[in-house]
Amino acid sequence: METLSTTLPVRFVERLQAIVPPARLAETLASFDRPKIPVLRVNTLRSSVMETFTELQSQGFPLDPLPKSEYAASLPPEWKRPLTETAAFAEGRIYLQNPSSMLAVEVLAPRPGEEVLDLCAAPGGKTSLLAMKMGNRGRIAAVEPVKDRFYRLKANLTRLGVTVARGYRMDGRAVGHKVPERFDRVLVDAPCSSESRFRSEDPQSHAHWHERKIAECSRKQKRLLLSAFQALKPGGRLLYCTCAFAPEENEMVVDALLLRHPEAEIVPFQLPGVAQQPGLTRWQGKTLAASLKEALRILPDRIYDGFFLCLVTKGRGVGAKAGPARKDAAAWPRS
Ligand SMILES: C[S@@+](CC[C@H](N)C(=O)[O-])C[C@H]1O[C@@H](n2cnc3c(N)ncnc32)[C@H](O)[C@@H]1O
Repeated sequence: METLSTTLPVRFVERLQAIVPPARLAETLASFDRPKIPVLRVNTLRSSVMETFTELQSQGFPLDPLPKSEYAASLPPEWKRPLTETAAFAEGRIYLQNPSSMLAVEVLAPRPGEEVLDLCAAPGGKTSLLAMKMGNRGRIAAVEPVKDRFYRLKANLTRLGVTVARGYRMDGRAVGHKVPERFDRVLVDAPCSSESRFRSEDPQSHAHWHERKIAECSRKQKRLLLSAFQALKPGGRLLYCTCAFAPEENEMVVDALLLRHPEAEIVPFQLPGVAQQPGLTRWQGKTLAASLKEALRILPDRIYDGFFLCLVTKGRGVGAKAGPARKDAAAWPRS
């Protein structure tokens, strides 16, 4: 095992060594030791990218447009002056967001006029980017069960000028059977062990990490993904993502869906310009679906959080076992 300066749990590091390709291990481990470079995106529901970049630059923020992004920019690594104190932030013209999160929405690629389900929505970073990509046209059902997070989600959506989303305070696991086959696009940004957010200098960030916790997350994630898949229209697109490295929270969750629903198919996609590895097809002696190599793991660096992304579709006419919609489905948005 490599010598580490970090305070990360030894077992966590051992697992990483089994997950990340050897050539990327040092960079991955270093990513826990260094603060992330701050990244903002312009919210085009409130202003143009050029206008807001120019305004912030005139206020002394040395923005560096993010390669391959039409709306994001980074600041120098050690930049201290907070963007949260600017008028652009208060007026919802910018949102601070890690670019891996932005890529999740880009991969799901919602279109104006579609019906979209965001199953784990708070604080709303991805909901608001979904709305931005949709030009505030269509419908987004944004689900979040945790009370204070639900109100934070609502406040963020208001600040960011999102008019296309409606919040539902409920458990995502109960959504699928209420509104089977309703949505064109579904995002499951699942609650997870948040392993890519661990920081070596902040022992609190990983104080509760344990393999038991991973198993707990995995059980919940499998039920959330089943619910999400049930809510997906045949031919629709579902993106499952987490900021965990644990295969139990990623490939194994999708594998459980594929086993249960033969009509679920992984859709290949490409993300040029980010360090990445294909999804794993084997973990701790267990062989997983070969198609999981079409999932993608973003490997962390100074800018990007580690992320797992898997795009799924529901085969048409295969007869998903969705069942009839319940009576209380009427409360859900209709197109
Ligand atoms: C990774 S965070 C989502 C971040 C959000 N998508 C964003 O981009 O701003 C996961 C969220 O899932 C919520 N959550 C936890 N249990 C849930 C459940 N049973 N159903 C739906 N959401 C749940 C958590 O409270 C948390 O807000």
